[in-house]
Amino acid sequence: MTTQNVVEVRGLTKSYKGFEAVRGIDLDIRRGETFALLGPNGAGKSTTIEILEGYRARTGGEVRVLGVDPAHGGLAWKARLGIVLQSTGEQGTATVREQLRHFAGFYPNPRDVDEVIAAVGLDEKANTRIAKLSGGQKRRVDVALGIIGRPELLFLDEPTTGFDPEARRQFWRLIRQLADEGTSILLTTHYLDEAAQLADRAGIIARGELVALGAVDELGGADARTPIVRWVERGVVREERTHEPGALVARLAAAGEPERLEVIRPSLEDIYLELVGDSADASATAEGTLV
Ligand SMILES: Nc1ncnc2c1ncn2[C@@H]1O[C@H](COP(=O)(O)OP(=O)(O)OP(=O)(O)O)[C@@H](O)[C@H]1O
Repeated sequence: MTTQNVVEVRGLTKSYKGFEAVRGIDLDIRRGETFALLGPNGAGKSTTIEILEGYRARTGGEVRVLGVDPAHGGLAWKARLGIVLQSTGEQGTATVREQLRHFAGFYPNPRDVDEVIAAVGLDEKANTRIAKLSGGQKRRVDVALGIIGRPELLFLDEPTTGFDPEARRQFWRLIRQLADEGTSILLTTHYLDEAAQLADRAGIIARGELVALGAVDELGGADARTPIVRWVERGVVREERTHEPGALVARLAAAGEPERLEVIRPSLEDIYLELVGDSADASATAEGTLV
């Protein structure tokens, strides 16, 4: 374990009664970075993240989180982590402020309760019982509970599911602020724009294997990012991929104004779909099954 890495995973496997949900993942997360773990439903993201959090036992491989094997992480280790599970659905009769005060008491150096309430946009609901909050508001309480202990490493498993668009943007600002303060963050999300906005690096898991790993703006390689020029010629849609879209547009325009001309730069979502599709195809061939 090097001090630059808050997470080190080597050859991680997890089987559920013979079903291999995670099949040999290698992964490092550097101190201070925001890392997004992406992949389709059932790919193995939550399984991996829950093993890192110490909530799930692994079948094989080596794991270190903040230098500790999560299978043997004690209370002092847990206090250095912030955890937002996929669904906690905070209930209870406590108010938002009471619940946060209660949890703040578990940590040696917690954040200020009212600052956290403001940061997740719940000022007006601070004295409301959690059971009376909307789904998205309860999710904000989950996030608040995850950061109240001033964690070194924050796990966010699909944190913004159920957030309205404005709340999502407010959450992004909060995560950037935490990252600026030096918090290392491991995020899973199905919103590719969220990963593109927040993460420094990302890994894509498909069928329990890491199929891509790299800086968010380099994932999939340069070819996957080649711009597409699309236009309509005599009623037929034409498209060409080129690293010099300007030159192509100029050539087309020389012959008259092209109809419905657009230059498209593949988004992280386009690249993700290509990578996940490729891996599903490869796996279908290997297993002789259709997906
Ligand atoms: N407790 C369990 N017992 C048996 N199988 C499980 C268990 N938990 C997860 N699995 C299976 O392991 C695979 C990976 O599940 P996991 O929850 O890690 O996926 P995920 O990538 O987090 O998916 P999602 O995006 O839907 O949250 C799935 O096929 C799931 O059915």
